[in-house]
Amino acid sequence: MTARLIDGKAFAAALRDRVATAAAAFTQAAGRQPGLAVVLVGEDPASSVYVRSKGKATLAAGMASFEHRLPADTTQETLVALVDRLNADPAVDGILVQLPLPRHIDERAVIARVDPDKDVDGFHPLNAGRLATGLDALVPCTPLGCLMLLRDVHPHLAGLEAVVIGRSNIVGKPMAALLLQESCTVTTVHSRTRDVMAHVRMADIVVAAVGIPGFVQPEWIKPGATVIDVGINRVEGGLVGDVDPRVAEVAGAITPVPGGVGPMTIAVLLRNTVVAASRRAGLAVDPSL
Ligand SMILES: Nc1nc2c(c(=O)[nH]1)N[C@@H](CN(C=O)c1ccc(C(=O)N[C@@H](CCC(=O)O)C(=O)O)cc1)CN2
Repeated sequence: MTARLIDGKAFAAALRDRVATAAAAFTQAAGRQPGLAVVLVGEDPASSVYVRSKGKATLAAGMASFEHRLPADTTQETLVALVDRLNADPAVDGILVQLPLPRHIDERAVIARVDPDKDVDGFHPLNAGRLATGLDALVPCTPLGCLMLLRDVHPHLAGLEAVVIGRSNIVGKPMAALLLQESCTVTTVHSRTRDVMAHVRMADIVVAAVGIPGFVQPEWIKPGATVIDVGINRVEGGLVGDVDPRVAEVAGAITPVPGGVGPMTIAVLLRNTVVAASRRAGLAVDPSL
C-alpha cells in the first residue's frame, strides 16, 4: 500500500481563506480589525522566519499585525512589562511570544503572564485546564491543526485507537486531550515507555511529536493507519520529520514534511486570533472556523 498524502499546505490555504472572511465580518461588526501581537526575543534564524511569516499571514488575512523584536539580552522584567502592555492594549486580541526563549528567561512565567483571553497559543495554564476539562479554550495551534487534518481523513474519530508519541506541553499533551475529547482511545508514549512499538502497532492514528528524525519505523505501523508527523528536524540536506519515509509504504494516510502539519500552525494561529477577538467583543464565533 502507498499512503494517501495529506496536503497540509492546501488545507491551511483553505482555512486562511475562511479566516479572512471571518476577519472581514468582525471588522464590519466591531469597527476595527482583529489584532495579533507577536514577540520575538533574540535572533534565532528559524524563529525569525516564523515570526516574519506570521506577520505576513496576519496582514494577508485582513488583520492588524504588531511585531515586537527584542534583543537576545532582554531581561525577564522588560519582556513581562511588554506582555503587560499588550494585555492592556484594546487593539490587541492575540498575544504570542515566540518559543524558544533565551535560556535566562523563565518561559513558564512569561506564558502565565499573558491574558488567557488573548493567549492565541493556548499555552496558558488556564487554557490547558479548560481544554483538559472540556471547556471552551484557546487551543495550541499545532495540535488543533493536526486534529483538523485528522477529521478530514476520519469524519468519525470516536472509538479509534490513537497513540501520541511525545508529551510536551505544546503538542503531545494538548493533542492527547483533543483526541480524548473526540472519544478516541488515547495512549501517550514517551521516553520512559517500555515498549513503544507494542503501543504504536495497535493504533489507527499515530501522532509523532518527539523531535527525533525518522524515529517511527514502518514495522511499528498497523497497515492502513493514519500517521501525522509533527517533527520539523533540520538535518544536512534539508527538513525531515519524526517518521521514517518508508512508513508511507504501510500507512493509509500520512502527512509529509515539509507541507503537512507545519503550514497548519500559522493558519490555526490566525483562526485563534479571530476566535479570541470575537469572544472579547461579545460576537458569535464563525462556525466555519
Ligand atoms: N509561541 C510559539 N512558538 C513556537 C510554535 C508555536 O506554535 N508557538 N511552534 C513552533 C514553530 N512554528 C511557529 O511558531 C512553526 C513551525 C513550522 C512551520 C511551518 O510552516 N513549517 C513548514 C516548513 C518551514 C521551513 O522550511 O522551515 C512545513 O513544515 O512545511 C510554521 C510555524 C516552535 N515555536
